[in-house]
Amino acid sequence: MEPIALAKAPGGGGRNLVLILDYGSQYTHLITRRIRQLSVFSLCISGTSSLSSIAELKPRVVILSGSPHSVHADGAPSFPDGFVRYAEDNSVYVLGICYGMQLIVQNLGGVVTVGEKQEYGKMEISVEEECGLYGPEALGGTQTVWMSHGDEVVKLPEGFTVAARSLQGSVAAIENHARRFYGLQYHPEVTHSPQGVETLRHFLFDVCGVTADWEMQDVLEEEIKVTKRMVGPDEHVICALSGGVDSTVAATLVHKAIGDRLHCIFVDTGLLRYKERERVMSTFQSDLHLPVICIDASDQFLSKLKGVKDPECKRKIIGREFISIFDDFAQELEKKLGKKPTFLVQGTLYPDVIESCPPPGSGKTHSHTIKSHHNVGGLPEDMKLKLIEPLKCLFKDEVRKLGGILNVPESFLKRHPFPGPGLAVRVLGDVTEGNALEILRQVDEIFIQSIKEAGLYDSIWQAFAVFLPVQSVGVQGDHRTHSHVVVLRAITSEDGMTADWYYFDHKFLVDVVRKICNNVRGVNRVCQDITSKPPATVEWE
Ligand SMILES: Nc1ncnc2c1ncn2[C@@H]1O[C@H](COP(=O)(O)OP(=O)(O)OP(=O)(O)O)[C@@H](O)[C@H]1O
Ligand SMILES: O=c1[nH]c(=O)c2[nH+]cn([C@@H]3O[C@H](COP(=O)(O)O)[C@@H](O)[C@H]3O)c2[nH]1
Ligand SMILES: NC(=O)CC[C@H](N)C(=O)O
Ligand SMILES: [Mg+2]
Repeated sequence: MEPIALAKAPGGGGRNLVLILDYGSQYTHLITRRIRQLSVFSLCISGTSSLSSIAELKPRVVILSGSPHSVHADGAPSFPDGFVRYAEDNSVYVLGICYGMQLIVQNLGGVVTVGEKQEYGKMEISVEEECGLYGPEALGGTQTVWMSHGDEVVKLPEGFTVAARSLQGSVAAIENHARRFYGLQYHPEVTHSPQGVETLRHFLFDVCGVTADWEMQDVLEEEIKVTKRMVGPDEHVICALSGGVDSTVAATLVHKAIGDRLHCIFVDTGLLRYKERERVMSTFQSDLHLPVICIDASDQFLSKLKGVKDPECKRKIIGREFISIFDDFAQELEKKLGKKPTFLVQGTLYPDVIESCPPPGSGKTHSHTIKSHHNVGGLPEDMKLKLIEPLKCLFKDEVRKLGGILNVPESFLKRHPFPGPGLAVRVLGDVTEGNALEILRQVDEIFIQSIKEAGLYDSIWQAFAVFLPVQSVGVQGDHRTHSHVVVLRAITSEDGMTADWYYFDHKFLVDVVRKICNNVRGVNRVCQDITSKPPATVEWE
């Protein structure tokens, strides 16, 4: 992770930054989200970051996350040497969550052992009559929390007191006000801890004295300033526009900063959906008023993909072709402007950054080792264009809010995500075989239009169809058919990192399957994908 680049983030550094040190818990990014929802700027970096990179960010509060590791195991990750001294010398407040609390206890002279019983799931805790970690309304009461641990604290370090216990008697929360160290054995960040957000709110505002000053308007102003500073007064910038939320918001923001020195390019890869090129270009012109050039590169993409079946090979080919088109575009512009563009705008989001930098030994895999997302990590090392990524610190819902402030039309902001490799990751195997792409376009269009007509589009995070390179036997109009199988996939999600499948009612499914089989030649069987992520991913390749 890049603490230095992120320190320049809007609101980054100083009085109100809450810095999360990530030890690999599956919930770490939720802590960041909950704190941002309280209008406080929060960043997450690797739990094993150096002391200097932590200090450079000047956090007011440091939260140590949970972890799949045990503090007893060899090589278990921990904060850097000198961290406790640094925190005390600089009046930094430290909150350990689960593993983070166990780290505090072990490092400050207490004892953590392997518990006789593990505690997983919902538990009741009782809050002490007097303690600082909880607000007045919680004192002396009980609350339901979400536990997920096997180790337990059996002896507190000197100067610490118990702030809450589980009903079985184990330590659920600790504090040492004088030294500004606190710990929660449970996870306040998950919705199964109903008072968790209130506990975080009380801790941040009433205990640590943080103020709620992180607003999207400030992010916008800061990012415009940063972009102006980065791009010299006569330099030109390219932006690859897909018609999706991220690149549209990024382009609108950069256009506000540098005006018509921004040159947008939309690539028809031949892998787009039904009438997508016409629809995207006409909404760009009518609603966005951004200068956009459309390049038809469908032959180039499809000829390179001919005969290629392996999903990773397909993705790599597509990533390479995109960059070669951007390079050609830069050269074309040089002829016209007498100056080569020096920057490329990308709509990279914060989850891309988080997923690209897992803490060592966390067991998390780099997202592009699962699949190579064409815009992250897939960029050539010798790339000449410098990157501008104004959304690098934001989650998708935050980008949608920012787009709202920039008056980006709802039609863009509410669009479901569509991956850069397009239908190539939805036609399994060779995309050029038969008329797979055409069949998929028709099925996808019927599915999406039916979702829109049923008023379900905004409740679904992403929906699409998949073409399988298998044929099954059917009977249509008394004829035997041997035709293709297609799959419908619709998911709910917060940020695409995890997902659940969407439950359609019976009538919707009956209607949509009938429409597909009656209207799309070459399809006689429709399935629905009801797998969550994990274990599946959203796209099929
Ligand atoms: N057809 C395309 N033409 C030009 N650039 C593209 C195209 N498809 C993708 N890109 C580039 O790749 C980046 C990543 O694509 P991605 O799909 O993650 O983001 P998006 O399209 O902006 O938003 P969304 O996730 O909502 O679809 C885009 O921000 C854009 O810069
Ligand atoms: O621009 C993109 N380039 C890609 O290569 C890519 N692969 C997946 N996706 C989108 O990312 C989200 C998560 O998808 P997966 O669970 O399939 O990884 C989903 O929203 C996917 O549509 C991509 N977007
Ligand atoms: N969720 C956690 O942080 C768990 C910490 C540690 N692995 C335990 O089982 O106690
Ligand atoms: Mg997209």
